[in-house]
Amino acid sequence: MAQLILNHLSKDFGSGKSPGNGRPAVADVSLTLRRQGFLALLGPSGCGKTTVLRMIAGFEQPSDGSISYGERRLSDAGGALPPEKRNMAMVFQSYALWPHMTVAQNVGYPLKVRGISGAQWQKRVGEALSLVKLTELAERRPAALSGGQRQRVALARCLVTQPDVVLLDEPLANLDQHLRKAMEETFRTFHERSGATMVYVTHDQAEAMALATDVAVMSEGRLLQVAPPAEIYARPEGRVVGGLIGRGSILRLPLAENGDRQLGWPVLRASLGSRDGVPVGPLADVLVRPEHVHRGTDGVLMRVLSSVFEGERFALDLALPDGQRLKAFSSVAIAEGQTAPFVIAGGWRL
Ligand SMILES: Nc1ncnc2c1ncn2[C@@H]1O[C@H](COP(=O)(O)OP(=O)(O)OP(=O)(O)O)[C@@H](O)[C@H]1O
Repeated sequence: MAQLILNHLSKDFGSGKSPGNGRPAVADVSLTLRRQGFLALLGPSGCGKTTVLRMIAGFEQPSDGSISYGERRLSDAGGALPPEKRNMAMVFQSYALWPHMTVAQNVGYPLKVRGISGAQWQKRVGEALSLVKLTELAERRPAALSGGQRQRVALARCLVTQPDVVLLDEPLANLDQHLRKAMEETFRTFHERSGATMVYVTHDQAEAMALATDVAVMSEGRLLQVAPPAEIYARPEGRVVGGLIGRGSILRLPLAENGDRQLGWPVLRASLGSRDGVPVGPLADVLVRPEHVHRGTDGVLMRVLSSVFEGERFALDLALPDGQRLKAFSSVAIAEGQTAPFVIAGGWRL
């Protein structure tokens, strides 16, 4: 299994059509996806995710840079291997199933196109259907399936050709929240069993974190950071990534320049205290996760602006003495309007 490599990849649709300020849709994106990795491409609408995916698939040609799979050059500004020669499969949010064909015929269609029939066809369609747990529904037509089942047919159809790379463009966008959770499990199994490298476009960060081996965050055509989920959660780079990944609050705190990025309570307490008087350093952005904020006698007094019961815990919105807002969790109810001492056990300088 080879690695998928994007090397200084850019796409400019031309000045007339480009998004704001004539900037390219994708600008200088470089990354190497580990073998059999599962990359989630995450970012706000219009940041260039789908354009990257379409360039990998071969539907768009880069304006600059290149895409390789192992030793094979797939695209560069000089030319591109056509999509059907890349051994990749793409799954869309619209599923794109043939309505007049049964589930088995839909799944087996790519094999038919490749001239595979008979026992070999039966075997491979059977295996693909079994993987997505659709064996029982093999003879149904798409109209008689639920949204989740249709998406599983689309997955089985892309699996049947044993692609090296599977590209997924918001495949769960049309499903309700409950079904999305169930489908995440299907995607995980699909990834493990198929051995394919997967690239998954989404703007749901929780979905990206739950599924991927690596998360890439894009903004305005640029790649801001790529890292495994736990790493990007603990050590995001900059305000955009810090604000997009997980829940948290970004505080502006006076801190000495060039200090540690991982901040403990003594440093945080000193910088919170210093806001009453003269700041000890320039203001820095500090990300605080709600699970790191808790009640403590040596804490700083904060006011509970709201307390919302979420089932397993309460989500608090706190006000710091200078008015900045901070999210926290609490296992017990705390009355709104109450003032109590809270400790910030850890923060991350963005
Ligand atoms: N064929 C095209 N011609 C001109 N501009 C395009 C074309 N395709 C995309 N764009 C522009 O490029 C930018 C990036 O689009 P893209 O679809 O890649 O974003 P995205 O991150 O996938 O967004 P979304 O999450 O909304 O699907 C957008 O501003 C879009 O308008």
